[in-house]
Amino acid sequence: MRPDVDEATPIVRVRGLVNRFGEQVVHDDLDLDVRPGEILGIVGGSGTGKSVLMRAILGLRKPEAGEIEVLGMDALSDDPLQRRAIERNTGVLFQDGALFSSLTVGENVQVPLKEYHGDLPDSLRYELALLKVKLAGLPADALNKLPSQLSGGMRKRAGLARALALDPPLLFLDEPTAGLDPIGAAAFDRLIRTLQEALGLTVFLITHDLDTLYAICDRVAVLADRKVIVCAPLAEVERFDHPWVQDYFHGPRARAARNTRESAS
Ligand SMILES: Nc1ncnc2c1ncn2[C@@H]1O[C@H](COP(=O)(O)OP(=O)(O)OP(=O)(O)O)[C@@H](O)[C@H]1O
Repeated sequence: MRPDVDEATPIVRVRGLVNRFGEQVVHDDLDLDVRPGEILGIVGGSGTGKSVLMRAILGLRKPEAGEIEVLGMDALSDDPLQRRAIERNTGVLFQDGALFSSLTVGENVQVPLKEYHGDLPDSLRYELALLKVKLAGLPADALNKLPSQLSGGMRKRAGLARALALDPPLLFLDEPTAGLDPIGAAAFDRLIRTLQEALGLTVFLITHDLDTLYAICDRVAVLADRKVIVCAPLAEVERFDHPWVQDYFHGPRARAARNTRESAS
């Protein structure tokens, strides 16, 4: 059962987050809200802690301090039922797809279905896996292929199909277009937007890809100086007075991404 979340409640709420590795402080008193139904882009220089933030929200890393709520539940709770409820309601696409290499795409997509719906007949699980594979824009015959038999873009789509296996309301994507050619990346962006609209998803999207930010993000959170320094629609973020923001959003690549968006609209 999905937990109740009203429109006013953030889907993810992070307060006072501290993450440290030995002497290195990655996050210090970081706050962030992810709102229902938005695609929130997370950007920041290399090593600013985007992946560590995602791992903390997913409960894969215990922060040194702070509060994290996901879908109204305490993400830092040790209660296994709470952990399972969060896991059941979140889909994750890791940077490398994180597929099991010895399983076919169909078997990979069925892994979460087996874990959470072990009582389903095999034929229904197969049908569900097929549906998700098609939803992710893969041909039906991809179902029986091993990840090594797919292109990088197809592997991302297979990872997405698995992330969507349980119809989660919340999707985490870690650099989904990294390593894709520009046409493949634009197609993947469109797929994310289409799925987000059709399924009413909330999306937490880590990216370095300016085209992705301009094409599909409703708001953008910038990580710098161990915090989220600004979290707002792009037009507002572009005006934010911080050296990294100014370099990133006013360089030639940003201009090109803006022009692409303007010519598309
Ligand atoms: N398990 C770990 N042990 C020690 N240090 C770590 C660990 N995981 C991450 N770090 C450090 O935390 C910092 C933030 O890492 P993180 O991977 O979140 O950065 P990022 O913003 O996602 O970077 P990139 O854009 O390059 O992927 C880095 O300096 C990294 O070396």
